[in-house]
Amino acid sequence: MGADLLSAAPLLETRDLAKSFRGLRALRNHAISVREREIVGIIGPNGSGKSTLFNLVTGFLKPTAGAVYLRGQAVTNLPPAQVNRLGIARTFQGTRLFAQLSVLENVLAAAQLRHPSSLPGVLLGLPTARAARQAAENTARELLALTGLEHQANLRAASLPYGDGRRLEIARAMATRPALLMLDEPAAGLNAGETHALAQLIGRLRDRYSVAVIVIEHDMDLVMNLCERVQVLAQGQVIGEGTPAEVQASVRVREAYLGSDDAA
Ligand SMILES: Nc1ncnc2c1ncn2[C@@H]1O[C@H](COP(=O)(O)OP(=O)(O)OP(=O)(O)O)[C@@H](O)[C@H]1O
Repeated sequence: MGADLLSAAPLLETRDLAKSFRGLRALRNHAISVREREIVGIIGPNGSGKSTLFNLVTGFLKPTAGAVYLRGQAVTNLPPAQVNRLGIARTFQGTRLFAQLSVLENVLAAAQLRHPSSLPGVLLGLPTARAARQAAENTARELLALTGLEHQANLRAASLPYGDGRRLEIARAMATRPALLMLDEPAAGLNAGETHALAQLIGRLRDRYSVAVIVIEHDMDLVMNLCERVQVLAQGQVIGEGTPAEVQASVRVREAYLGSDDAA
């Protein structure tokens, strides 16, 4: 019975989640339920609480109230590394790569979190350590191929063009083999062609790894083409949720967001 209840639980759920910064209510009464393999968009004007929501779910911020559940298990207040180990990976608005490491090493470092090998094992050349290292490298190389970065594997991350760096961030997040990938404005700074390719990449990752994706995005074409469901925030509150078509048709959403300059 307990196991049935757990397996019926959504992949991610927030309940009554809230965060205030010295009296400023950045997020309140937040609730969302995301299924396995679902691609969900979070949209809203600047300052509406989108990044705060990501920081709360991934452990970078502690909520003022409310709870976050992953497959029915409370992950509220856990540190980011533990949330990641339990299956949630994220990217940030700006790139946060290891600039001096190679492209492959960036992804490998993340993959090794998933396939850890003890230092004594590595130093002694134990077979288990070699197997873990090999598994991590296989994961890393597969992700570089999927993200179209295999030919840049040995370049320093710092030398990558901007768009490639953004894809490397995604490869690195995926290397921890999450059940949920959270992308914070992945199309920011990309041109139309790169944005189109990004949407295809996110779809491929979902198909290949059965990962669910939550994406914060201002690029409406990306949101409308990619997302199966969209939640709209304004001033820290959910003001709409539905299919992209439903959200686009909502008068309340249009007034709060789509008609504003932010949607341009
Ligand atoms: N660490 C912080 N300390 C104080 N205030 C903060 C902090 N982080 C966010 N805020 C405030 O909380 C509100 C929500 O910010 P948040 O970054 O979540 O919005 P957003 O929807 O992600 O905006 P954007 O689209 O500009 O990234 C804003 O008023 C912001 O100034």
